[in-house]
Amino acid sequence: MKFTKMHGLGNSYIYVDLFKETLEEHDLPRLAVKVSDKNNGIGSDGMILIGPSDTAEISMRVFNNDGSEAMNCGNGLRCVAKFAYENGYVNQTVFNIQTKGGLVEATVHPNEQNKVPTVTVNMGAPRLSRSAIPMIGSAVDQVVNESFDLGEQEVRLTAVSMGNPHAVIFTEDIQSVPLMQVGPTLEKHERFPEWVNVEYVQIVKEDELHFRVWERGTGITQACGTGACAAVVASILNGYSQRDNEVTVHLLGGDLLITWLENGDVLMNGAAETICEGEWLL
Ligand SMILES: N[C@@H](CCC[C@H](N)C(=O)O)C(=O)O
Repeated sequence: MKFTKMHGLGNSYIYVDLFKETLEEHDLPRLAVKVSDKNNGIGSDGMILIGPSDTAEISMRVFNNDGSEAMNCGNGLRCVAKFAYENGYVNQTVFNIQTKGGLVEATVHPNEQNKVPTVTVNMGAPRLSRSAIPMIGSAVDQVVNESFDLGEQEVRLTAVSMGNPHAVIFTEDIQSVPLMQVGPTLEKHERFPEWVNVEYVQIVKEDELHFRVWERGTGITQACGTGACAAVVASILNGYSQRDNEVTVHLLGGDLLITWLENGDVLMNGAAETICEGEWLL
């Protein structure tokens, strides 16, 4: 199986081109686990399949490195857009990508003045109702700065779905957050029936945030595109940032530029890079 390893700010996936490769559906979770293994495989945060689509120019499916399938992946979308553009699967710079979570519009900004090319993705509108996350709890519909009892400690979280679920916790000091403890506990907490991605966010100023993530199905990663979008939406819901203003999110692997537009859509701009190509012995 030929593969391309790509990353968005260090959030790396093994990309398989289904225009050329044929894989068995029942094998996909197991294959994602195997290729992602850093000791016995290629090493990545998961596997992404790029293929044809009935409703868009191209489609993508995302598997976390535990084999679970995700509805969406922001960093993956930018890499898929770059791959589709550079491999001639699209002949324009603006096109649609079909994901399990719906259609998104991607705009490729080809290499200008030897800079790393970037991609802008319109991630659509966040879903904010408790049932859309989904999260079990009180009758209050939106989960904004809500107290959450974790047994030994209490956290306050804001829940946002960007097609996939996110729990955002604000902190005064991003360097000292207990991500290794709170991440896995919240991820699989019984009040999140589909599990949840967990983000800590520190506000620097209204248009600048620091961000750390524990990804559902993967653990700590260098970056999470949907998580950065959820962080900015949560920041606006909590009154720290403003609609229509571009916010720079500093992730471990680099920066993303996120805007929650007045029309409801969330725009994400950032880099997409190819690491290597190779052949996996099935
Ligand atoms: N890294 C991604 C998100 C990947 C899926 C996530 N772990 C989930 O299960 O929802 C991103 O860049 O958005």
